[in-house]
Amino acid sequence: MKILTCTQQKEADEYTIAHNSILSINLMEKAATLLTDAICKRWDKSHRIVIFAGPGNNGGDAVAVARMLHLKSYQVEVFLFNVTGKLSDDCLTNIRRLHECGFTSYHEVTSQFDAPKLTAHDIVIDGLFGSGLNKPLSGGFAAVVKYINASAAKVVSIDVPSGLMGEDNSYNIRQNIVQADITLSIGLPKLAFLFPENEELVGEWEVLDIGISQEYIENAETRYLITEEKDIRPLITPRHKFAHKGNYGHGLLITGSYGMGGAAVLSARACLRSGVGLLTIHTPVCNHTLLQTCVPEAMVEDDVHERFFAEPAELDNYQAVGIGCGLGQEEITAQAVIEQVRDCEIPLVLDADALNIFSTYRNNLSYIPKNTILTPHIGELERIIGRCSNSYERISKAKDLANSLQCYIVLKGAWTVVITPEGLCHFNPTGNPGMATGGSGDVLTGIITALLAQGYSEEEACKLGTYVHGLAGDIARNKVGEISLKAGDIIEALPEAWKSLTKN
Ligand SMILES: NC(=O)C1=CN([C@@H]2O[C@H](COP(=O)(O)OP(=O)(O)OC[C@H]3O[C@@H](n4cnc5c(N)ncnc54)[C@H](OP(=O)(O)O)[C@@H]3O)[C@@H](O)[C@H]2O)[C@@H](O)CC1
Ligand SMILES: Nc1ncnc2c1ncn2[C@@H]1O[C@H](COP(=O)(O)OP(=O)(O)O)[C@@H](O)[C@H]1O
Ligand SMILES: [K+]
Repeated sequence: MKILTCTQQKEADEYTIAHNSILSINLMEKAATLLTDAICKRWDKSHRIVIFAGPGNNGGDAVAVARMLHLKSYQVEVFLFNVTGKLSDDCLTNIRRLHECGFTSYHEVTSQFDAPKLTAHDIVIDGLFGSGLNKPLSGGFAAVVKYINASAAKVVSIDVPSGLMGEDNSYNIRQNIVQADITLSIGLPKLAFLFPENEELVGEWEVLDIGISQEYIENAETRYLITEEKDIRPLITPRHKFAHKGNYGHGLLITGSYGMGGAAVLSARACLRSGVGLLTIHTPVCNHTLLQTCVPEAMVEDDVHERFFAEPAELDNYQAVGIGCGLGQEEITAQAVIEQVRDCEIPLVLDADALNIFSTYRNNLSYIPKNTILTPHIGELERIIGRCSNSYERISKAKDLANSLQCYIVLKGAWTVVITPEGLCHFNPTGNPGMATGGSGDVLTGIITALLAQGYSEEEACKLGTYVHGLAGDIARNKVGEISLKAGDIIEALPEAWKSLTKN
């Protein structure tokens, strides 16, 4: 699913009106009908609905919703802010329609706003500003936002929380943005919804499909996409009847150190559950027995060192290598990692300590071969690119890094984003907060390494790997709940995740 900018969303509305023989006012009526349904589904008529409408089409939506709720016998009150004396045509039409159905609780605010007292039982509909916001809110509008945020009422924002820009909020004023409990987004989701710092502004969100022109969406250029199951399923190659293990690659995981043998176990088990033909684990001597016992399907190659990775492995016999889980950052390990990476000519995944080592030895970043997959969480990424003050800045800098190294970056978290060397950002929708627990990332490295070994391209391995990892996490959550979920549960759920993605 594409994510469009607010400017494109406006163009999409105009294109739909021009090419799909629908009048602008009727598109708004469609939006208002869906908004009303979503509100009625959640709240019954015992709640007073207080609607704040702005001067543009976001306000037009809100006034249309007021009429529909009124006709359903909800108790509705409308405050329309008309401080410049300039209302959009569709907003004016909806004000007229509201009056025509005998509605009387309508207040037009031109200068002085006598704010109603809001209670916890009231529902506020925020239709002040949507995708037409062109600068941060200030003055009277900022005061209205602060008053809404200070109230105990539940807040439903139409399209976007008023004051929030759809993409970049680096220069926005946070206190002057509505804090919604629910955002009902019209058409497509906005990029800003996927950023952790906006969670308390956007609340729970839902997209309402008003029938925006598919033709426009298909042709619209965007760097931001949300991966869907329908994008993932066709990527999976079915196994042939006469297949043998040699067809599915030999993967190598360079993982584990003294005290972190568990990372090796987790990544190896996940790798084996994701279809790799053969797996070898290169690990310090101290982990030999652990791995032979816990992961009997894998071969174990001992490093020369008792406790740490110290000498690069020979890569001739492998189709992919994953380096970094639980390696530690001893000096001897750092040198071995850098040498291993520099000389690597097969598909490569770098995770955890391998990334930390490159952030310490930054001059060696250029040794990372083209097309390598880097799988940092925010902390690991910022050790490389520097501290960022918001997600938009972080993603922009990560795109620059992916471009300069010609690598793939899998920036992990809720809405893990796969960034390609060309700067496309694929957001992954699966996964849940139960996965915020030690070892979850090791599982992902194992999965991606398995996919690379099987011959999936880097982009496919990143998208498919993050999707199935999150899906397994969601299946595990259904079984054990978010609080009890541990990394091993994600591995145990991998068979069901893979099965669900391959069944007809
Ligand atoms: N038929 C359709 O097209 C459909 C549209 N839809 C709905 O329309 C919404 C977009 O409507 P929109 O384009 O009219 O923009 P909107 O967000 O209402 O704001 C524009 C107004 O705000 C003003 N303004 C801006 N920034 C400001 C600021 N900081 N402080 C103060 N004022 C500020 C700006 O004034 P200006 O700066 O232009 O003088 C202008 O008056 C979209 O989110 C969706 O809800 C859906 O119903 C689907 C069908
Ligand atoms: N709130 C969340 N929602 C979805 N996925 C999450 C969430 N928190 C963590 N995850 C996933 O769990 C994994 C955690 O990885 P990481 O932080 O590297 O853990 P570790 O280093 O302990 O293995 C990532 O794949 C991340 O996307
Ligand atoms: K709004």
